[in-house]
Amino acid sequence: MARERLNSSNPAAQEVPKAKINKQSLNKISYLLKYLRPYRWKFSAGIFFLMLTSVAMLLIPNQMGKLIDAATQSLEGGPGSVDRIALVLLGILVVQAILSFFRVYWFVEVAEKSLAQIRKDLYNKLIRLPMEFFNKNRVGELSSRISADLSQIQDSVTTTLAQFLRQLLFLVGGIIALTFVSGKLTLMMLCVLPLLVVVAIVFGRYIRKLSRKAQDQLAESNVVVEETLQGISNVKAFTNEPYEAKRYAGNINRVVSIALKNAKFRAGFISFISIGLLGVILCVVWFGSRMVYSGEISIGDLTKFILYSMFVGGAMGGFAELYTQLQKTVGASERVLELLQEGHEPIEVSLAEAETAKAEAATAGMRAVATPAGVATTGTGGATQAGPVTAGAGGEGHAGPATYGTGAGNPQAASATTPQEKTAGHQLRGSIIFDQISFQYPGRAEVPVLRDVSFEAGVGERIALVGPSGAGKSTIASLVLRFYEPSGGRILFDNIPSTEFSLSDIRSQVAIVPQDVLLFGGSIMENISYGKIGSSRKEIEEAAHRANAHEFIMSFPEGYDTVVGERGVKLSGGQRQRIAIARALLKNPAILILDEATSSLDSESERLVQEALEELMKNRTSIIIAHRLSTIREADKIIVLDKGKVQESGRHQDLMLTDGLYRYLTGLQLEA
Ligand SMILES: Nc1ncnc2c1ncn2[C@@H]1O[C@H](COP(=O)(O)OP(=O)(O)OP(=O)(O)O)[C@@H](O)[C@H]1O
Repeated sequence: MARERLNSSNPAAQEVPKAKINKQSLNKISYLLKYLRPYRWKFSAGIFFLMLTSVAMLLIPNQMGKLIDAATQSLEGGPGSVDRIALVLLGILVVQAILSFFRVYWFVEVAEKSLAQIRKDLYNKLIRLPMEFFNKNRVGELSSRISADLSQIQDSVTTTLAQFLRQLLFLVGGIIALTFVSGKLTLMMLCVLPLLVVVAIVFGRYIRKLSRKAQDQLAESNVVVEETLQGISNVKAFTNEPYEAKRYAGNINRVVSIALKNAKFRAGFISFISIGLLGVILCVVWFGSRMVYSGEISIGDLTKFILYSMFVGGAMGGFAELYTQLQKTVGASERVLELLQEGHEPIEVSLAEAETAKAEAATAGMRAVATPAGVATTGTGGATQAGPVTAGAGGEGHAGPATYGTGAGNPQAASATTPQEKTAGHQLRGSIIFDQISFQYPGRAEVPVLRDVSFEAGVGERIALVGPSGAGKSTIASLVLRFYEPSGGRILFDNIPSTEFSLSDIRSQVAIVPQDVLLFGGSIMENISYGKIGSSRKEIEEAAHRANAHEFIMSFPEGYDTVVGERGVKLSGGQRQRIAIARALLKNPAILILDEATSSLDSESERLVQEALEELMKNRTSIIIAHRLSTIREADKIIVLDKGKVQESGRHQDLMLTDGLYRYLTGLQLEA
């Protein structure tokens, strides 16, 4: 059945899997109904209007029958009664149209607003999920899954539910009306029609399955085209054109054979429909005509009967598709709920909130008091659900399930609040101690990544981490940022165990300049101010100056307002690095993590980046993940890692004196 799309949902990019509808699943999704609560009156009014319009529709065949009877039997009223009935019919149509307008508008309004809130909550949840979640789930898949699931839910609120109720009314009302017209005819029709509808549904499903198979096969053949064209040089170099041509032909032949099988069933289906369903109607008309002939019913009654039969038949046929849609909606809702209930990191739900808190604290002469773990985001009924991270809009007085995800399953969220309250407002000086840290990623618990790693970084020191690929350098950076908690040992900031700080308090004082700088699709100005949301143009320009970025930014016609990323100017690696450095300068962190880019820049660009980095590292503790050992000769301490263990540590000169891994790696790089 072609389903109308009334809302802003995208055509589901992905087929939404079905789920069983049972008490348990319905119980679960009733949670989502909370999102409808603020609009319950409009929604109820919509349902009421839907019922009224359905009843109005059911009245139409009755009036049509009356109209025909009035015309054929020249009732007492003469032509006047015909006009009167026609007027009533017109009245029904007008009322029906007005009610439908409000019904459709309200349903769409309720769906758009409640779905907007689900989207905001889901997004707020997603950005606060622990890193482990993103290791387990592919981001691309996740976002298309969510968009398909939300579209499915939105369609259900606007369309499926309405159709389901309307069909139900048509079925019940239609059968009652049929019985009133003629019990005998109704009985005859009901003996055959349901059977035919069931056969048609089963037939239809089988055909759909075959079409899907043909589509899959076609998609497979497209993969062959894609693969070969992308790797065309390989195909040519191996003179494998005949092989590829044969592979493609095989695929296409399979598509044709499935499509032909499908065509056989489709043709059979169409014959069945014309013989079966139209046959029933024909029989009813024939039998009915005989009843008219014998005076048992009037022509008007027969017309009514045929029209009501169409209502009933249509409703029966539609239920199967509607049921499938409801199953999909249940599945979609379950998945959305699962996400909403995932345990998350105890970070403020909206930046607006966090910023206000910080500003208030700053004016009070102290740093923002960190929200106690697990409390900031939970609230009791939406007080903290200020909407999107960027604005705090929403403002619908949403009473949605702000109580979700109290951090269950997330050890960070469950930790005690008192020590964090004590450290709240602590301005880090920047000393870091790794005390016998061992760690394995939660997703690969059997593989130790760090073993007994201990080192110290004094305030303002430069610590370089070196070692072969996979040694655990980036993992150490992740632990400093508390993306994960160590499985053994302690990390101390300013001699205070890391767990005594809130996540936001640590992360707001640590900056990272990554290898691959990700710029958002906004302006350069916005990209730099990401380091400190709300900073002034002057601050941003100053940071850009210090990061050696001002000059190249001003070389663009639109200067700081130049849009970067896919739809804007494409920046070089060195330019991106300098933007990231400006961002970090603006943040002014106590601790800096520098993941040195592996790909080398040209010497001028390298000089500019290096200068900017020197500026950035001034007066703060820096942890440098070094790939090119020549850049870290001046480091206060070099930690040499191998297979998750500290092999040696010291200054460059000392390490070069011993015949260890560092000297070996340096030698290798010099040779290269
Ligand atoms: N998210 C993850 N889940 C599971 N294992 C991981 C994850 N990230 C890294 N690892 C593993 O942890 C080990 C250390 O990785 P890490 O990225 O810290 O190494 P590295 O020294 O930074 O390497 P490189 O110089 O290549 O970046 C590797 O064996 C890696 O496969």
